[in-house]
Amino acid sequence: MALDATWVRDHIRPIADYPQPGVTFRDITPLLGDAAAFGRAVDDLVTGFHDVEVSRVVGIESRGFILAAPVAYRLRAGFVPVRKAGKLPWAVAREEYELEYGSDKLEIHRDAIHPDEPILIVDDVLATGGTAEATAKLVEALGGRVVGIGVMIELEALGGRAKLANHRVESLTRY
Ligand SMILES: O=P(O)(O)OC[C@H]1O[C@H](OP(=O)(O)OP(=O)(O)O)[C@H](O)[C@@H]1O
Ligand SMILES: Nc1ncnc2[nH]cnc12
Repeated sequence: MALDATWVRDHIRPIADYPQPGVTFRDITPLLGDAAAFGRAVDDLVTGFHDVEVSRVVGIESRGFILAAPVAYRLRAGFVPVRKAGKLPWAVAREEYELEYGSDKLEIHRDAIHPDEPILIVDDVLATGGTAEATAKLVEALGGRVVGIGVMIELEALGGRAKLANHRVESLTRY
């Protein structure tokens, strides 16, 4: 965990009590709408994994897609969507997981990853780690090797990193 892109905070809007009381939502839309900041965030995520070979980048629906696709393009890697249950049309593997504000199910196409492929998982926020952990399990269920998990924002108090202790996690900034 070597990245220290604290500049990201200037573009994140904290929203109290959203989507439920007690949660401070970290709104990334100001960053996404700023051409320089969006590009720099993608570049910094790529830099965080400059030393690993990546065959495909897995993005997590929906905010994860926004970052994972340009990271995949920059790495000249493939892009694989992990989606909420019921959205993928082909045969899927499925994982259920807990969120900071609820629970959900994630799915991946069974033929999206080949055995032993090096896979980078990208999302916008790491909170409890449930989403990233479920995604890593899906990748591994298909035989892929998770070489890293890259996020823009890590909410340290929610302990996601501990849940992902067997994985390399890089975050651009931490709250
Ligand atoms: O570490 P965790 O506690 O699992 O939380 C992090 C996840 O929560 C958010 O997704 P959300 O499920 O709200 O979906 P969205 O991207 O469609 O808004 C965020 O984009 C991460 O994927
Ligand atoms: N507090 C939060 N802000 C933005 N996205 C989140 N995903 C999970 N928790 C979140």
